Amino acid sequence: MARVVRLLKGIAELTRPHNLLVAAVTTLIGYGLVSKAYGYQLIEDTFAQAALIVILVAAAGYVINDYYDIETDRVAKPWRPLVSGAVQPNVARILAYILFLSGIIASTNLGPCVVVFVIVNAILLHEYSRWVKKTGFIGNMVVALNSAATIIFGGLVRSVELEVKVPYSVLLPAVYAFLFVLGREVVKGIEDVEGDKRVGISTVAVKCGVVCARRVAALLLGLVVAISPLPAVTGLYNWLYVAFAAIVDVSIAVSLINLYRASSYHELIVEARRARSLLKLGFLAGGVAFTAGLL
Ligand SMILES: CC(C)=CCC/C(C)=C/CC/C(C)=C/CC/C(C)=C/COC[C@H](O)COP(=O)(O)O
Ligand SMILES: CC(C)=CCC/C(C)=C/CC/C(C)=C/CC/C(C)=C/COP(=O)(O)OP(=O)(O)O
Ligand SMILES: [Mg+2]
Repeated sequence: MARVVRLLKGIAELTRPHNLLVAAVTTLIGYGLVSKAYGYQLIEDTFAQAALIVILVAAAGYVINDYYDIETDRVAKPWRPLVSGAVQPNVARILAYILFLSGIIASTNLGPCVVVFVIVNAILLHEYSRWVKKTGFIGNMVVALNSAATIIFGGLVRSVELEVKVPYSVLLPAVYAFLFVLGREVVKGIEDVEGDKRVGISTVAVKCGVVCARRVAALLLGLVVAISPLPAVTGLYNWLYVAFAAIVDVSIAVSLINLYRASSYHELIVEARRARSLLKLGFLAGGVAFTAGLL
């Protein structure tokens, strides 16, 4: 019984449920934007289907990531379920493919455009973990693209349902998501620099050093803060956007201040670990900003 509980706990941990919640919220960004653009109720039944598809594909992406990362995680993250032995690697791999397939099958009644969109993102996610991640910054951009795709996907599903064109306005939050996730991936590269060096992942931190990576992350995240007021002036978003966008800005500002306060290599790696969690909170606040801001 204890082994079964440990296995189920390990499987749940592999899917990173906290990230899945954020991904569902960001799917609503695009879905809600299309609803509002054409004067419909913000959320209707098809949102649950869109969110389910994103959750299945994202969960598959996280599970297959741990499968391919097992050797690097043995060094940097020994608590991960595959390294600790809670879940066997072949079980994880089969689970990932079941999740990918389930996400694709769940989209088949939404038309060819949606199915192709899901398949492309599923392939991108799988190939990221299999080899693209090793390219470093290109891998970071694939993660950022996949993340921003959740917003476009939500808008696509709602547009197909309403038989309308996807408005260009869904690109606005997608750009913010892309920059924010990309900046955080560079910060993660600082945290993982020792393990990445060992296995030959040429992140910004490995290629040009942790101080240079801090500068690149500051540029990307600083840009998100600089452009964060823009959606409020477009008239599309209300004061709730401003309130939650302020939380995003604070999460980025505090992370960058702490990163720049670090006075040694080791301290910078420790601060990057802290920033990784704080910026994840920023993801959630950002997702809420672009959805509650539509109400
Ligand atoms: C100014 C403002 C309001 C900005 C908001 C920007 C925005 C909408 C951010 C949301 C980002 C997003 C699309 C998140 C959903 C999916 C997700 C959790 C992506 C990141 O996952 C990859 C990451 O490597 C996993 O995190 P971890 O497990 O800690 O490595
Ligand atoms: C749009 C559709 C249909 C699906 C999108 C699928 C989603 C929501 C993807 C978002 C999640 C995402 C971008 C995952 C990227 C791959 C990934 C697991 C990144 C984290 O892995 P590492 O780079 O190894 O870092 P850690 O494992 O240390 O967190
Ligand atoms: Mg990993």
